[in-house]
Amino acid sequence: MAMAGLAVQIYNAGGFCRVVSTKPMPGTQWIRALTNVGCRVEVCIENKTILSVEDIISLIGSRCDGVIGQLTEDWGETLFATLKKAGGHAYSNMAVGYNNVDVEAATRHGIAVGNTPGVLTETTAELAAALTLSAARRVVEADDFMRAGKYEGWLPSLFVGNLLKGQTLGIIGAGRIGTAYARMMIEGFKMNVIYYDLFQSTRLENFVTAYGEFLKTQGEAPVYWQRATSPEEVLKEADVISLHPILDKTTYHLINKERLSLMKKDAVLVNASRGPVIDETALVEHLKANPMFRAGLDVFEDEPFMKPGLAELPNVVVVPHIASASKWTREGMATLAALNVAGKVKGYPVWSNPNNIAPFLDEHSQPPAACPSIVNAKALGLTVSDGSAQQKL
Ligand SMILES: NC(=O)c1ccc[n+]([C@@H]2O[C@H](COP(=O)([O-])OP(=O)(O)OC[C@H]3O[C@@H](n4cnc5c(N)ncnc54)[C@H](O)[C@@H]3O)[C@@H](O)[C@H]2O)c1
Ligand SMILES: O=C(O)[C@H](O)CO
Repeated sequence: MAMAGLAVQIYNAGGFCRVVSTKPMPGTQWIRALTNVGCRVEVCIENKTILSVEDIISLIGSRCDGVIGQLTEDWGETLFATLKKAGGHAYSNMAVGYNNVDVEAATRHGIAVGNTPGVLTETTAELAAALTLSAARRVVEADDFMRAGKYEGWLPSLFVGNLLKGQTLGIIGAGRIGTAYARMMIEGFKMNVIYYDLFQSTRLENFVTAYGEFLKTQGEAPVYWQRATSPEEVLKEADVISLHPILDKTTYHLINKERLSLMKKDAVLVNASRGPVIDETALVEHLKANPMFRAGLDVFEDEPFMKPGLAELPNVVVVPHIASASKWTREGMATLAALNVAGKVKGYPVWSNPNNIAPFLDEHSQPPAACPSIVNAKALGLTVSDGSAQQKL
């Protein structure tokens, strides 16, 4: 059906309030989360990858209670003013990162901003691990070589890469994903870790200490952790560096020409956070000048584009922002985003622990009567639930 110029699919047409999703999202649990509380759901099915602000204004129309949007959209003053005027009070990104959202503008208009933490932690960490291995062991280069029919037989020096075992892992941004990735690499490859974050990660430190003790009981060399006081310390010491901070003013171009020059010549740099955390032009130059330096990138500074020269370089592995792309995670992200909006529409409190969103994802029981994660809850003075799963939708 065509509404306001853009094609939409409608669920529960007679619902008491109207919620728009700017994209079709995986699974059906998210649609039930909204229709179960009486929402009419309109899903934009227009065949256009990224909707413009004008497109979204037309989707919001003259009456709209809440919107679920995507990280590719520019959620700023214009859209929040439009949503407010249409009677809206809830927006959720279908993503944990919300650097595409002007949260201050939303707060000024009294609109709650939701995100989807937790459900993508392991999936994203696994892709960062895949990029690390691909870059360190030159998997994509070797695959290209095979397919091109260039393989003439085993050679002692064919595609020699880096061994991870016993090397030092560097983490910048040791939050949910950074810690999950570190645990995979430490347990899998017995790497030592040095990390930099604004906050101490006792979870990571305790894990490494306990795992080191376990290794000792097995007669193996223990692993160690170190908390760095600057990103520079991590860059100088680590053999593999993976970036997992949020994108904000403090992390924009955190990896620049000067900091790249501090890294080991044969280091591996992985980014599954946000593209602008790296000055990508500087990275292209660095990769050109240091053929043994390798990178694995899921995100890019000017998505969907790559900086000139990047695509031609053999010492970089590039994938199109797929770190959270597992079926379970994408369906879970959609469900959390829908429950953020459904909960706000119903006037529910905000879940007390966005690091424990599991109760919202069980398809076989009713989710708690709460919004799973609202980033401006405090600024809006929203009530926080006591965390008991007794209250049900
Ligand atoms: N590529 C993908 O598909 C994908 C998937 C999920 C998340 N992400 C990105 O990963 C980010 C992290 O997600 P998360 O769930 O781990 O979030 P999180 O909030 O748990 O972790 C972010 C960490 O970054 C730290 N940090 C903030 N500013 C910093 C700075 N200047 N220097 C060092 N550390 C700093 C924070 O203290 C926090 O520990 C998201 O914001 C998102 O942008 C990308
Ligand atoms: O921030 C996020 O959630 C991701 O980039 C989506 O995969």
